[in-house]
Amino acid sequence: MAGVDYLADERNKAEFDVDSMKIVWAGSRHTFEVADRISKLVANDPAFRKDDRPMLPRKELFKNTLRKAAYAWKLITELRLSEEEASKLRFFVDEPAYTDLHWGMFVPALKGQCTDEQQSKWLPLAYKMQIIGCYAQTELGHGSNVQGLETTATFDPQTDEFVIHSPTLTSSKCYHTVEVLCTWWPGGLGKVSTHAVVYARLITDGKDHGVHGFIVQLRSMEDHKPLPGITVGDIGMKFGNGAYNTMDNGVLTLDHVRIPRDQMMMRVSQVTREGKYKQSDVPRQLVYGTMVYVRQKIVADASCALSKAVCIATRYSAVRRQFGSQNGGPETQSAHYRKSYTGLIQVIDYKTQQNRLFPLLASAYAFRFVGEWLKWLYTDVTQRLAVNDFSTLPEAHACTAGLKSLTTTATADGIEECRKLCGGHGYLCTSGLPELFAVYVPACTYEGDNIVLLLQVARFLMKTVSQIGSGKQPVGTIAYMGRVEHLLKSRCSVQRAEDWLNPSQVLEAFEARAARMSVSCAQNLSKFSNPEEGFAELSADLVEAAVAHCQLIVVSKFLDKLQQDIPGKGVKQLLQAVCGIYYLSLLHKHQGEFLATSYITPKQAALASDQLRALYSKVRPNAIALVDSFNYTDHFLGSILGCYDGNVYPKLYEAAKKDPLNDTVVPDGYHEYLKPLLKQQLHSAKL
Ligand SMILES: CCCCCCCCCCCCCCCCCCCCCCC/C=C/C(=O)SCCNC(=O)CCNC(=O)[C@H](O)C(C)(C)COP(=O)(O)OP(=O)(O)OC[C@H]1O[C@@H](n2cnc3c(N)ncnc32)[C@H](O)[C@@H]1OP(=O)(O)O
Ligand SMILES: Cc1cc2nc3c(=O)[nH]c(=O)nc-3n(C[C@H](O)[C@H](O)[C@H](O)COP(=O)(O)OP(=O)(O)OC[C@H]3O[C@@H](n4cnc5c(N)ncnc54)[C@H](O)[C@@H]3O)c2cc1C
Repeated sequence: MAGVDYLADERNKAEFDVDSMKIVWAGSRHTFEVADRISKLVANDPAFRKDDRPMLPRKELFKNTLRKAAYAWKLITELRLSEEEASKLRFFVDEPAYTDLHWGMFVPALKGQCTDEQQSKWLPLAYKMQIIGCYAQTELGHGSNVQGLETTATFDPQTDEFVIHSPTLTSSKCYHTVEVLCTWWPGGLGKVSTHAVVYARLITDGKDHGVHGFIVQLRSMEDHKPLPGITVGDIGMKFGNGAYNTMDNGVLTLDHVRIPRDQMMMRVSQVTREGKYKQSDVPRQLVYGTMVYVRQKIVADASCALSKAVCIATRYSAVRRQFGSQNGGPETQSAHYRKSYTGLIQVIDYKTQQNRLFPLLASAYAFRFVGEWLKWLYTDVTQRLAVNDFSTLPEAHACTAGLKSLTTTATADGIEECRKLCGGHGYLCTSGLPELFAVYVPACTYEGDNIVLLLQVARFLMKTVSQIGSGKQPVGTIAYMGRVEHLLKSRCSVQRAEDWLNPSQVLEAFEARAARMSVSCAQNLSKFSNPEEGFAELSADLVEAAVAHCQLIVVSKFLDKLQQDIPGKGVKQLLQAVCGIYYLSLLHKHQGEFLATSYITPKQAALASDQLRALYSKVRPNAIALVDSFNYTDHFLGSILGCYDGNVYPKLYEAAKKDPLNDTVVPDGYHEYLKPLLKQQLHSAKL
């Protein structure tokens, strides 16, 4: 049966040009070509095999990751891959490793927070991987509350050094009941990193200046042993088999570790030889700059993880058949399936399946486009910062924090929904979905807990509302607040289901809902004499207002994308339908908020649902082509259920045969534990 494409009929139904859609998904023809080439390079190289991951014991799993990373680095240098190609290589290798933290956080922290002089010393070493770094911020007792970190960096003017120290119960600064308040979680710290960017409270002359970043060498460059005063190790197994256990998340205690003064990262503030603390003209918040960078990356990554799950669930939903008549099937079925599954219904044709699957497919596209936009926003703010224009930093922080929260929550939930959409087989490791979920779900926590980040967005929104009428015109993603009077009064004008396809109508609906929710929170807040108390009391409502604002951003960026010239037969039309599914499914899910704020009527909500169903029918024949447009190799998908040719069942059978438990017909342990048991039963039965 080799070579048969069981999804060929599905592919033939497509009403748009898949090759053009692949370019839209990739972002440009160039990006598509790079991704296509590198994905094949990885897929065809047995060194990057990953199907054994869920079965490997931790030590072997980790060593394997070290091997892959070293091999990847060899390829990168030998093939002289560009930065873009190297990061695609990392993406398609699809395995979390210490290199993520080195390139994704350590290097960006050096770039963003070091002076030019410091960069010229550290960056060349980091670029050549002659040192390997991690980002050591979170402590056992403090993650979200960065200002609460307790590790100290005390300047010693005698030696021109900082003394870095993790507090213990004996420390007067320790407010906790655990014995050691160490650094806890940093990826790459446990077993690999030679250096870390450590965040600690800066103390000069007895004065606490708050949290600052320091470059600390952890391990000897000779034998990799921890340096004096440093205790370091792995924090232990994490959720899932394989999954994030390829990463050595670490624990670190620093016992009066001395570093030279020039290893404080001094772009934002400096300590002079005399021990004087000085602040540059740049805002203090730049100390948090690395997090803004990574949050932006995480948003781009969400569409990748969600699209992977959706590709698996969509292909499998077209392969899987349940119920239906036994007397003849639709003409569109392939010869193979006509023979073996005559008349059975593909589960993708169940409206309930479409109602769960298609909004996720639409979200994958929506997150792709908002990720592209966020990258642009990040580049823009970086260019402004370089010329000391800090005006857009608060918006960049709110957008990266809010969209990180929105997209990772939806993606983690979406992956789990895809597992359920695949029925029982989705629970098998060979479906790829359990590992994908286990690797992905901590994204809801790392780089800022998703609720904590939404509260940051809410603060930004409340600040914006409080400034309405002050003459300060809101701009960018918050510009709609400048039309708040209109948005509070206006009413939806939809009369027929098709009116919900009108972009300006849709935009106004999402703007009105977001503005009304924010204004309502602000009004309730104003009833409290203590604003912080009010903020805490109303935080659940504030989080909902923040979500409404973030959903508006995603919808508006998708609509903006559709304003562009999009070449390729039928591509734009399909994307319009996909976009419609995205916003109408949100409208349906959050109907209560749209109705409660009185922008829409129950009749208009019902018309939105009618239009949503019509769009499901439009997308259904294109579903397989829409997931083919992601251009994922079978290696990258790592899923039998999602394989390109749809030949699921023989592959499942073959994979089961290869499970180590099936190495022997009679299991190990039979003689020790089963035979005596069975014998005993036989004996007692005889009695
Ligand atoms: C085997 C394969 C091998 C392949 C090999 C190939 C090799 C080469 C390949 C190269 C490819 C590279 C690939 C790179 C991949 C990159 C991927 C990245 C990987 C990501 C992994 C992530 C791991 C996780 C890391 C972490 O989790 S790090 C720790 C993160 N911690 C947090 O996020 C903590 C959350 N808390 C906070 O952010 C803050 O404390 C807070 C926002 C909650 C603060 O709240 P608070 O109100 O207390 O604030 P402050 O008083 O401190 O400040 C108030 C004002 O400051 C503003 N503010 C806050 N934050 C920011 C900010 N970030 N920016 C700007 N402004 C900010 C507030 O808004 C306040 O402003 P106001 O005063 O005007 O109101
Ligand atoms: C896989 C993984 C990798 C990581 N890698 C790194 C790394 O490389 N470097 C690093 O420094 N750190 C790393 N971290 C740590 C990570 O950044 C923190 O775990 C994260 O910031 C959340 O902080 P926390 O653990 O203190 O959660 P907590 O803040 O303790 O959250 C617990 C609960 O309290 C709630 N909560 C907390 N504060 C508030 C509030 N103000 N209002 C309302 N609710 C609140 C949260 O919503 C959550 O439900 C990693 C974590 C994980 C899971």
